[in-house]
Amino acid sequence: MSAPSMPDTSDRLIFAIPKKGRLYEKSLNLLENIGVQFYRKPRHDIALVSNLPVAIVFLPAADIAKYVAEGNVDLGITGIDIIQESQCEDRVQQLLKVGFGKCKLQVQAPVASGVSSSEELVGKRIVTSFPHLTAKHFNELEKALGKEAGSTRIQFVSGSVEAACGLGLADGIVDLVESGETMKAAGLWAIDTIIPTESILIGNQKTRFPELAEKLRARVEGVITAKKYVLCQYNIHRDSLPAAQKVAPGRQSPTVTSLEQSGWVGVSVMIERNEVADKMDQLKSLGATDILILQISNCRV
Ligand SMILES: Nc1ncnc2c1ncn2[C@@H]1O[C@H](COP(=O)(O)OP(=O)(O)OP(=O)(O)O)[C@@H](O)[C@H]1O
Ligand SMILES: O=P(O)(O)OC[C@H]1O[C@H](OP(=O)(O)OP(=O)(O)O)[C@H](O)[C@@H]1O
Ligand SMILES: [Mg+2]
Repeated sequence: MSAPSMPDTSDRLIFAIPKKGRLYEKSLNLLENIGVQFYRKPRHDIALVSNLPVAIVFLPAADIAKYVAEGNVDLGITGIDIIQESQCEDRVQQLLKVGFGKCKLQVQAPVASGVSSSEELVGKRIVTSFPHLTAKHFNELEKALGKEAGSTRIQFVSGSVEAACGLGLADGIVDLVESGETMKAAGLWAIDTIIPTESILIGNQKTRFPELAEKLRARVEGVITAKKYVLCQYNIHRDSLPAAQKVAPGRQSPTVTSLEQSGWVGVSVMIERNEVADKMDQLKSLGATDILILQISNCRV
């Protein structure tokens, strides 16, 4: 019986997505929406895409920036926090925010300690999964406060960071906060924000497949834009068109077609989903009629 071998990825663009955690399902969903089809065998961390020369690799989110910066991984989805923690900002192409993974990297302290600023933790013990960003933050404070403040001791743990104060390992932590529920449940409060973060599509500057990488980037952009915008159609008297265009200028410009009824035009324009109600009110007050909102399931922009 021959030994199982790694699939041959030599002629394929390699696209890394988080193998677990908060970004896993959302990344899979994004791949499905950009028409990337694959079957992942149980326990396998590489899957060959059936309809494109692409291989999907499943990696810990925290390692993806490194693989894209230094390895032969061509595209990846990870957090801005990871890119900065891995010090890869200048070594990966930051292509596109993908619309999920929004949270903040914050300094937290036990509510009961009364500590309410990062400065009060200088010279104390901090536990984190982000030792580089944490050291940078506290080094700056140490410089500002002078030698007598002492040097801050930073220890790495790989998860459940919020437990560190309660278990006597830390005086404060640096961890991600989204809803704040985890922090609250551990008796902590946020006393400082180091960075806001969200998930991003990153690219390898030395990719062997620049055209395919651009095609996939454009597909991702299309899916994100489709989620962000709706298509608004309305009829309006030509005299009111300039005012209506100011209200809804569109991504590039509206598409205007003549109507049978003299002096009237039909307008088709993309507007941001979260502005729909307001824009409809304004168009109506300018005399627009038959204002319709249509969902965009996908697009190329
Ligand atoms: N609560 C959250 N809300 C939004 N985005 C988050 C949250 N926690 C983490 N992230 C984002 O997801 C990235 C990966 O973190 P995540 O915790 O999902 O991975 P993991 O630690 O490998 O998985 P797990 O925690 O399940 O072991 C983070 O670097 C950050 O960008
Ligand atoms: O503000 P919230 O909405 O509660 O989210 C924040 C929590 O999410 C992440 O933890 P995760 O679920 O990844 O577990 P982990 O700590 O084991 O990584 C993060 O490390 C925080 O603990
Ligand atoms: Mg986690």
